[in-house]
Amino acid sequence: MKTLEWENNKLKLIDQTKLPDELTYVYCNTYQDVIQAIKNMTVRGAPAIGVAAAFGMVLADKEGVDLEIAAKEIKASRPTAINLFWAVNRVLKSDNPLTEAIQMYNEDIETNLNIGKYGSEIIDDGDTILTHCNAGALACVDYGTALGVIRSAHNQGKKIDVICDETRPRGQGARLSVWEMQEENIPVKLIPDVASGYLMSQKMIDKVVIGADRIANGGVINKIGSLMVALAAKRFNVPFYVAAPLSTFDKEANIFDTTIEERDGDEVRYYGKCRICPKGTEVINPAFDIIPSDLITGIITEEGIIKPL
Ligand SMILES: CSC[C@H]1O[C@H](OP(=O)(O)O)[C@H](O)[C@@H]1O
Repeated sequence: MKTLEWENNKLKLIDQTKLPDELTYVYCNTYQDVIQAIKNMTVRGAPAIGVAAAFGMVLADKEGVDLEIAAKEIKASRPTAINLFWAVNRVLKSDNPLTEAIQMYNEDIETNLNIGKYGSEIIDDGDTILTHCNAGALACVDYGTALGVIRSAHNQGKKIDVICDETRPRGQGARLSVWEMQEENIPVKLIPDVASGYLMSQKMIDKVVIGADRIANGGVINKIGSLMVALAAKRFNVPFYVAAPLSTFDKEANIFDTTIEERDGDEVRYYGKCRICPKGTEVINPAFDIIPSDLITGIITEEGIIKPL
């Protein structure tokens, strides 16, 4: 199951807004279709957004759109995950957008398998692993980063239990990570976001492994709520790992200078179609938070496990 595929000169995406109830696909015929799919989170997850954006540039090229203009519009679709900018710039610099996009597609799978290989070395038989949001195959072309580590450990025969928190407000943990684990018969339980600290206080979590959207000097940006998990892990001495490809690193920048995406307040006002607060309630809805380096045990990359920047 690939999260995205280039098929008959179209970009075919799993519609992640419909999971876990329906496995359906969206076909992007234009680069504007790709921009919409990134904005509305039909496709989401830093590596998946990057490769989708690369194929968006391919569609723009086929439409005869000036690639500098297309690049600017695609980069504006979501401001935080660095893979989006890295991928668009790679296509801009290439001689052949389609060849470059296909190369990134294949690289992502290889990268995730290597992240899984190195990451599984820190997973012990019998571990209970907490993960936040979805850094799985659905956040990438396939296999996943944080869930790739879990897949590799499972495939090596290690007996592991996975705990996914729901990851309000978009529910990537409940809707996507639980689905991925169940699809592969990896033992998984779902908890409310607010329960992770308690489970750690009760020694019910052996390690935390999450993904990342941007890594730079000072720390890591990941889905909102990651900081709370990291603080609880520090307090209860639970090893806290980030799994991410080197394309997520921005070595030139300070992590605290990054734009944190603010999303529509209705994502918080509603749970599905049910409004959970008085009409017109004001909302603050940052989509990511920043985990300072001192809370991170190690960063698992395709070249090995490194210390935070
Ligand atoms: C493997 S990167 C996945 C990363 O992206 C997610 O954000 P979103 O679902 O809003 O795209 C989340 O931060 C994951 O850790």
